[in-house]
Amino acid sequence: MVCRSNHKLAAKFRKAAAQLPNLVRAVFMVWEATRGWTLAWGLLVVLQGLLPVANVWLLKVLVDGLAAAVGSGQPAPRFRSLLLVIVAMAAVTLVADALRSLTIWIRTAQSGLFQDHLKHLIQQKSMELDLAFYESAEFFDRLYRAQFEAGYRPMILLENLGSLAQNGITLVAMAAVLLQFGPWLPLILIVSTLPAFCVVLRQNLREHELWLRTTVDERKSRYYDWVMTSRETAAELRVFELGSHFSALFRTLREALRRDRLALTRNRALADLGARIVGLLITGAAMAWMVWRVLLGAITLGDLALFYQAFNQGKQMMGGLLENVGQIYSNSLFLENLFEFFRLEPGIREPERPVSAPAPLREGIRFRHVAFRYPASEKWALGDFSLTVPAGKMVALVGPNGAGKSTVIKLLCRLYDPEAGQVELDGVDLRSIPLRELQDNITILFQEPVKYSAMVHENIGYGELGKMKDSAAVEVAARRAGADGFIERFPDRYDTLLGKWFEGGIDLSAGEWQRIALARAFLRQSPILILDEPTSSMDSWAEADWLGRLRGLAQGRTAILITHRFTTAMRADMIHVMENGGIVESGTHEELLRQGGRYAESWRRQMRNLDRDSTPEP
Ligand SMILES: Nc1ncnc2c1ncn2[C@@H]1O[C@H](COP(=O)(O)OP(=O)(O)OP(=O)(O)O)[C@@H](O)[C@H]1O
Repeated sequence: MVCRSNHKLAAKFRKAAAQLPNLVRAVFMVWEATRGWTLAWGLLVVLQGLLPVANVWLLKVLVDGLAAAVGSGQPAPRFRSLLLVIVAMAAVTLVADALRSLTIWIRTAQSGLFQDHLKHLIQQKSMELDLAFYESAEFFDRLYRAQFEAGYRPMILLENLGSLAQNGITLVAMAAVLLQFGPWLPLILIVSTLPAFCVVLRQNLREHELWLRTTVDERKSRYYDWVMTSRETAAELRVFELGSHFSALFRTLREALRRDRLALTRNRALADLGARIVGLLITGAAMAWMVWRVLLGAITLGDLALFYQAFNQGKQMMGGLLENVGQIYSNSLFLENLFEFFRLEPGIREPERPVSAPAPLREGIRFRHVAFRYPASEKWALGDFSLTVPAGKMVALVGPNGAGKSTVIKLLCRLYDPEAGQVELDGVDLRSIPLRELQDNITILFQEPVKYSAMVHENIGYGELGKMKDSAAVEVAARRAGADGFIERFPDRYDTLLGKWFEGGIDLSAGEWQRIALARAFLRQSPILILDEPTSSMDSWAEADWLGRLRGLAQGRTAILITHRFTTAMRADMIHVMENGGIVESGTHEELLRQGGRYAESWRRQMRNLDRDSTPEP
């Protein structure tokens, strides 16, 4: 039994020791970001560690002086020197208070600086990681842990280290004071606090285990909270009466989380109490022994006061010290999750021997026998896929939902790399071109473009940051995208705030947002243009207007157009029909109609629907 508990304790200590590298790394991180503040704070820690000893020593001088004065029979002449000791004690207390206030100020500055630095690091890492990470719930669990829990831990850790150093300094000084009454007193001090230490270690480990176990549920409850309170879901939630359903899910989850946490806190309180009782018994015994020695005349009353203060404070320090060690341990466990996040490496790698992107494109874009599956998916999104987009031409990809059209452009932008085959620009594999250079060559209008809560000119300017302040270029882009009409009607025209995130923002219809995104695409002058369902949110009038602009946008560029509308696709130089991750038909609009295959069949169906829609109701 003893052997087993020893074994367990040794395992706990081994696990604690394994956290040391995290500790060093965290301290280094804080140091790197806040050198001056950390130095000032370190100095204060040392000073504050020494001050309590000065006060204990002054108390002994006071009590001994008092005893001597009373014993001499002429206490009055000694009053001045005793008064001096009292003034010194007050001064030490005052300095301690001033240092405490100074520490709060320094800590606030240091912690603010570090928090922002850490946020920056987490954001940089998130943006550096490729899209594949954003496909996995595990990544979001890690991100959540890094953002919401582990993120503030390095500062707490430093705080713990500071307290550890401060308590350590005081403790060593107090132990030195106690040594004069016998070498075993400092030893008793240590032994009396050991049970509390074990409690702290065990509880911190359990707390971390609980945290890891409940991250998924915590995230789930945040999600339910978001569903119940966000703008995106507000309308549907009301119409379908989903509020009470999500509210019940949320409450059930929170109740389980609360129950787990409460059980942990109850266990900790009980274990704490046990450890305190043991400590108290040991202290009581030591005190009784010292009182016995005063009665025997072996030590003075001042010695007893000194012992009482030193032992009590020493015990407090020791308790604090061990608590600090426990907290440091706990925080290093949490930090493991932060560093685990920082260790993530993007799967899309920069080329070892970079080759410049061909400019201008002479041959075009080529997919050669490409095969691709999304991360954690068994199904091939593209299988042995080959496609040529000749330079300066516009190629349309059409096909049913899930055929693989958007996947083609994700591979072209190198948001993912294929599992087999290659994608080339003028025969150069995309993987050989520096990522930034490749993406600078591409303008893309996504199926669901981002609606930035920013001003109109910023929303358009995000297409080419360098041109954001060039109002003439922004306005030309808006005009070419057909967005100028509604922008001109806004009171602040191009300085109008869009979106509902911030006060005064104006929301747009889906079609208007799409035109803003289109203007963004017009602003960016890149040789490759990709349009993924550019007219999906437009009515047939707007589409007809926009199609007139399409040629202008694609002029002199190599373009890929993805669309479900054949009236849009027919403008392309070549149309490829995709199905199940491959191309099943190719040709111009007329050629495909003549072939009488899937394209011709779908074209006829779309035309029939258009006729029906435009025939007035009887
Ligand atoms: N992020 C993803 N993770 C796993 N599978 C995906 C992911 N995105 C797409 N797929 C799958 O890959 C296949 C191709 O999808 P893709 O989005 O390329 O189709 P699409 O032709 O663009 O469809 P749509 O016309 O509906 O936009 C589909 O079977 C789809 O379910």
